[in-house]
Amino acid sequence: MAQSPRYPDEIEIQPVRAPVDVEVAVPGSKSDTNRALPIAALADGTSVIRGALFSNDTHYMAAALNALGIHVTASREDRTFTVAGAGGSIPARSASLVIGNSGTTARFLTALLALGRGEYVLDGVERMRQRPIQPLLNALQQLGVDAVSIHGTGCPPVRIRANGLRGGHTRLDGRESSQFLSALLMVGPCTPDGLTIDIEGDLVSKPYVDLTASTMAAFGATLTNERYRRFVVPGEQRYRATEYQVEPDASAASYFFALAAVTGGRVRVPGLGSRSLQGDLRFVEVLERMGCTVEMTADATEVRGPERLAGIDVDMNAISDTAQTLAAIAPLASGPVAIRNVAHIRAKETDRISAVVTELRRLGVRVEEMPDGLVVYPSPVRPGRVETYDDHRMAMSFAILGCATPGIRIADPGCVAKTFPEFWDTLAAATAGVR
Ligand SMILES: O=C(O)C1=C[C@@H](OP(=O)(O)O)[C@@H](O)[C@H](O)C1
Ligand SMILES: C=C(OP(=O)(O)O)C(=O)O
Repeated sequence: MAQSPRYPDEIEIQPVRAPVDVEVAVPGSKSDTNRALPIAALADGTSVIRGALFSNDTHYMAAALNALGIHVTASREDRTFTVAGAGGSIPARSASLVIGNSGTTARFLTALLALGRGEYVLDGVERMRQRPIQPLLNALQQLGVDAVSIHGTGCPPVRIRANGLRGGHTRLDGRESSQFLSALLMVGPCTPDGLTIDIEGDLVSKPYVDLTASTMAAFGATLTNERYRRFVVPGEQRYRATEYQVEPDASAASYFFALAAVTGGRVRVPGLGSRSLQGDLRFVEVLERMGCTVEMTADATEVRGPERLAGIDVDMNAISDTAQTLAAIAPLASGPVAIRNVAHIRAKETDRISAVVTELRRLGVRVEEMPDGLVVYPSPVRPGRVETYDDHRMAMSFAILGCATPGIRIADPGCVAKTFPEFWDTLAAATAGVR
């Protein structure tokens, strides 16, 4: 799907003249929407998914399910998807699925297709052809599925010749992505024998697995998690159709919490609070350690920025989609900001460590690159154009830096359409009174 044509080649960010003091509504969670859709597709009966994200990533998921013969209807104005579940089977006997650069769609559907009977191909954009999927294919092969990387690259395109999935025991390498595990967990209830999955290596991005278990539970399926080393999903469970409410997206909220942090202002995000299972909400704890004041109720979170942010040394393995949010505002801190244990973000929309380092250096910032992270030193930030590498999080993160320092221009602003098509309007509204 093309990015929004109404965006120019670049956007210049106007710095704010005073601290922001706003409530910001962010769109539905990508992770929640892209779990609820395939689970609803496997349920008995018709589910309604409310508060859903409408963006490129969820479009690819919904369109692919439709191509598989599962009826998904979308009402963008109501932010609702209605899904006629196929009761654990895949109606289509063949399909060629287009998944853009949506990691969740690629990984979740690869496992889901193993439940089918027929031959399926799944392919994405150039960058998706560089993003790993072999650990998931290996795990499926151990379960007897003919699932291969067509060009032998360990990446899409993927071909699955499926003849139903009995279940059983498999091993999965957890070091590159948690999405492989989430993908297997979601199909487990629909197998006759269930799944026992032993994790090899340290599992990254663990909170996303808890989110998977919670969405599965909302549709009536259970699993056990043995210290993130072994997962057991009983077979012959039926997902029950349900009315499912998607939470606001915690990763999207991180940009506005960072806006409060860099302007010394206040941002409140409703709908996201201590009840949330989204790991990225813990980004506010990082900001708290840097001097922000955080107030969290059961369903709202408020961040107040300090006079000046302090430096920090932080392991962001569990919340790595917010690593760029932190890296982009890091030059404004009074001490070094070290972000560690995020080697896996080199395999996302772009090599995110390398991209952040390159773009911060372009703005005159002193940065050290490490194999698994970076250290940003307090630096004056000079005006310049920030390249975004077709990575929505590059654009959104550096836009927040641009709210605090003059002359930041963001290349290809339309790339935000992957998860937050309304980002620029939301940012304009949040800063309207103080430009
Ligand atoms: O399961 C999910 O919804 C996601 C898991 C994370 O990926 P990894 O597990 O590959 O780190 C995250 O970066 C991605 O945006 C969404
Ligand atoms: C890594 C991301 O997405 P995905 O892996 O789902 O493509 C992201 O949204 O930052």
